[in-house]
This record gives sequence, C-alpha cells and structure tokens, in this order.
Amino acid sequence: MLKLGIVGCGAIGTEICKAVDEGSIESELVAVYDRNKEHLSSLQSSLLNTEPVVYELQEMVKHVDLVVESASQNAAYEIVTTALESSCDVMVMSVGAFVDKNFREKVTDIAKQKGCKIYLPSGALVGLDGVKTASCNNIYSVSLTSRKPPESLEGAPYIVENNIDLENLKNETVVFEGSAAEAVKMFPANVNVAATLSLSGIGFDETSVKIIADPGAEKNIHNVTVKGNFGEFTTRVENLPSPTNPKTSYLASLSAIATLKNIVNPLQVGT
Ligand SMILES: NC(=O)C1=CN([C@@H]2O[C@H](COP(=O)(O)OP(=O)(O)OC[C@H]3O[C@@H](n4cnc5c(N)ncnc54)[C@H](OP(=O)(O)O)[C@@H]3O)[C@@H](O)[C@H]2O)C=CC1
Ligand SMILES: O=C([O-])CC(=O)C(=O)O
Repeated sequence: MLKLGIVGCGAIGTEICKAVDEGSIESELVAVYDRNKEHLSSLQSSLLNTEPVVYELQEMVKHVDLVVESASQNAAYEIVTTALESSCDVMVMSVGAFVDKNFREKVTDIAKQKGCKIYLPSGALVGLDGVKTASCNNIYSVSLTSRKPPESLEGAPYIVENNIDLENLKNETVVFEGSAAEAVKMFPANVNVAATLSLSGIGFDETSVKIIADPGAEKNIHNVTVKGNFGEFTTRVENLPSPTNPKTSYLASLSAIATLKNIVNPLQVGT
C-alpha cells in the first residue's frame, strides 16, 4: 500500500484525507501536518477509520512513500525539495512554485537522481490532456481567461500593489492581462492553473492570462484556448467553490484524488 503524508490540511488536503479514509484511494494515510492547528484538529475529528500521526515534514518523509503538498506556493519549495531528497515522490497543488526555473530544474534533477516522480494534477482546469497532446507538434498559442468573484482575489500582490478596490466593483472588470509567468507570481493563491497550463504547453512566458473580477460570479470559470498544427480547441469549466475555501474550486480537490487513484492503478487511461 502506498503510504501517504499530507502537508496542508485545508480545503484540498482534507478532501484527500477523507477519500483515503473512505477507502476510495488504495493507500494508507500515515501522516499529516498543518501549521494551522484548527484545520489539523477539524481534519482529525472528521476521519472515521484512520488515525494519521502528526509529523512535521522532516519526520514525515522518513515514514511515507509520497508527500502531498496542499499548503501554499511559499511552502512548496521546501516540501518538494525535502520530499525528493528523502527519496519520496511528491504531488504538488501549489504549482505556481514551478514558475521559478532554477527550482524547476533543481527538483527535476533530484527526482531523476533518486528515481522519484513529481506529480502536478490538472487542478481546477479541464483540457490539459489536449494541451499535452497538441504540444507534441507545434502549438502557436495558449490562452487562459479566469473569471472569479472579486473577494476571492483579495490580498493578491497585484491587487495590493495596484490599489484595486475589489469591494466596490459594480461591473465585471479585467484586473490583469499578461503572461502566465507574471500571473502566478502576482496571484499565488488564484491561478496555479496558469502554471499547470504553461507546463503542459508552451511555457510561462508564452502563455497569456486574463483575470476578470466579476461581482456577479458565483463560480470560478476558466476558459482555455489552444491553437496549433492540430487545429484549435477551447475548454470551459464552471467550478463550484470548495465549501471551506471559496478561492479554491472543488474540482481541484477531486483532481488531487484522481491523480492519487491514477498513481496506484496499473491501468493508465488518457494522455
Ligand atoms: N493546482 C490548482 O489548480 C489549485 C491549486 N490551489 C492551491 O493549492 C494549495 C492548497 O489549497 P487549499 O487547500 O484551498 O488551501 P487552504 O488555505 O484551504 O489550506 C492550506 C493549509 O495549509 C496550511 N499551510 C500553509 N503554509 C504551510 C506551511 N508552510 N506548513 C504547513 N502548513 C501550511 C494553511 O495554514 P494557514 O491557514 O495558517 O495559512 C492551511 O491550513 C494553495 O496553494 C492553493 O493556492 C488551489 C486551487 C486550485
Ligand atoms: O481553484 C481555482 O479555480 C483556481 C485556483 O485557485 C488556482 O489555480 O490557484
């Protein structure tokens, strides 16, 4: 059985733990950690069949096969490096950390040396199978438009630095237009999807991102358009927010669960 350790037990981490606890993923939930003690204890009390040990990262990696990062972009750097150096596989939800080329290359090298894998789930996006397939023969352009309730963008560095008054927005407003490279740095808790899209396709600088704050939006809506030698396609997902974190689409949690199921399944379906 795959032994799992989860760092970050908020919206996504909790759903993963519940899925393991219910027996939906053939694996053993060995250890959990969160700096937020409320999240940790509410997770522990929600589990019916499992009693994972609370281990900080350095101890966790001695006891598990795979570490799940579901914490934050800042936390991802240490979690990924420590897990791989200890010969653990790692699954990362804060994919925006991979915008840093040095980090990307460093952890890919460590993974190769240790014979480990780094898994980046599709998260809140749909259509990455098509992007990966299309990228095998020349993509001309990839664009992402994300429409979100204004409050979900509160606190993002771009909003703070540009003094954008989200509270008093009356109409839908394009708050950001630029490269995925800039978007994931400026909206670290909002567009990790732009990072996953960039890594599936043509890169961070070449992928364009538009973020719309829409006071009428109750869902996180992501449209992706890809053009290349294959032709072109557009995908659109209208995501319901997670019950405990409105910034995070519920589909992101399901995607993490689907990736873990895929890891333990000998039958591999899709791109
Ligand atoms: N790839 C994708 O498509 C998506 C990715 N995400 C990303 O996934 C990550 C998890 O999302 P979500 O579950 O909604 O987030 P939550 O805020 O609900 O949960 C994250 C938890 O991790 C804790 N945490 C943060 N930093 C650390 C650390 N250094 N060590 C230990 N615990 C830490 C937080 O504590 P505290 O409360 O104190 O901050 C919080 O309890 C986020 O980075 C989010 O941006 C989200 C949606 C889609
Ligand atoms: O959940 C979403 O819709 C997108 C998101 O927060 C992210 O990519 O970081």
